[in-house]
Amino acid sequence: MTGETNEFFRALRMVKDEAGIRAEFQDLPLSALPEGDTLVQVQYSSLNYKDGLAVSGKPGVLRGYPMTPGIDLVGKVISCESGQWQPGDAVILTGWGIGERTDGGYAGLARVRSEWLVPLPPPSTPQWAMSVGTAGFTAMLAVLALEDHCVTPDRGEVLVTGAAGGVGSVAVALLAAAGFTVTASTGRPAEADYLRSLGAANVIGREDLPALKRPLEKERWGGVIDSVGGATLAGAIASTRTHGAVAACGLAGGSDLPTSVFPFILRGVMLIGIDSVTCPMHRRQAAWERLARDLPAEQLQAMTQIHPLEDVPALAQQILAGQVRGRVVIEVGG
Ligand SMILES: C=CC(=O)SCCNC(=O)CCNC(=O)[C@H](O)C(C)(C)COP(=O)(O)OP(=O)(O)OC[C@H]1O[C@@H](n2cnc3c(N)ncnc32)[C@H](O)[C@@H]1OP(=O)(O)O
Repeated sequence: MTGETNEFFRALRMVKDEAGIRAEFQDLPLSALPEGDTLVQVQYSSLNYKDGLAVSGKPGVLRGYPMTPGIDLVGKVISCESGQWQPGDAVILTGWGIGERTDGGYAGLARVRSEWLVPLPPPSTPQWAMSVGTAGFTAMLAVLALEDHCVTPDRGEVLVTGAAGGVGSVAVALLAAAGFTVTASTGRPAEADYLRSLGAANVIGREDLPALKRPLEKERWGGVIDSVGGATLAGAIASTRTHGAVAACGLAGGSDLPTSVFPFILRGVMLIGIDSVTCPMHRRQAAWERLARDLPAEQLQAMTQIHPLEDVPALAQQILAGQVRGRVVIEVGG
């Protein structure tokens, strides 16, 4: 790839016209790329719940059309006008609005801003980076947030909701590796053995979570990582132990939060918001380095499946239906 304008690259594009919104595979010229100072040859992307929403044409993720979805990518720098990166550098990009406000990772080429990129931490591989992806990066930020708020293994069980999903699976593996007693809550009882293999000490069904009947439930969790939101998050807050912390990362079950102030003012429970999209650079690099050091490679491999770009439209339906376990790597350029 020389960067000349007569070259074409393959992309999965979301298009909108009078017939509606749909996904199309297209061969695009370099001139179709958005503005940015750095051209990257994309090797892999990944599939997150948010990508499922975007590729299925659901409202709220893509801010314009046509657009290339894919909120994650890893690849090699082809050229960088700012001088921050050299041709051949291996870089990771998650968040910052790619696959939402500007073109994302489901294409052979991406033009992005140099300050969004993180170096691939050695000795990791590009495939490893996308096995982690936004979901795993979000899980790492949630674990760091609990640690920052003094949640330590001696403070008792840590609850992970949506545990068989991407964020949940990585959170279970990271917490177990750090010595926590993890209770994994899932809507898929058939995944109990899988969750135990990642290190969960207990696996409970979604329906077995403490019901939100009163503002304060029996104290149980030293900490919580929640991808579900809604009544699940409210119930988790109400059953968190005094001075415990809850990291809220998602809304797979709802965006409402039917809670009261009692857990906060009577138990000092801390509710921490996790936003991986705009996470500052020093925190990003620290999180990626920690993932490279502490996320057990065997568990990451066990939770990851690899698919070609062509499979993304079908996989998008599956992730929205709660049928995707763990993480999905998407082969873009190999
Ligand atoms: C991937 C993370 C992000 O995108 S972070 C980016 C910034 N944050 C956001 O944009 C928030 C919006 N994103 C989300 O809400 C994400 O969906 C997520 C953070 C909640 C999870 O993303 P992930 O890629 O891990 O999704 P999965 O589909 O792999 O897992 C979801 C998990 O939740 C269960 N679930 C689905 N629907 C419901 C429901 N109605 N009630 C309860 N639980 C639900 C789903 O089945 C998975 O867990 P399981 O163990 O199967 O119960």
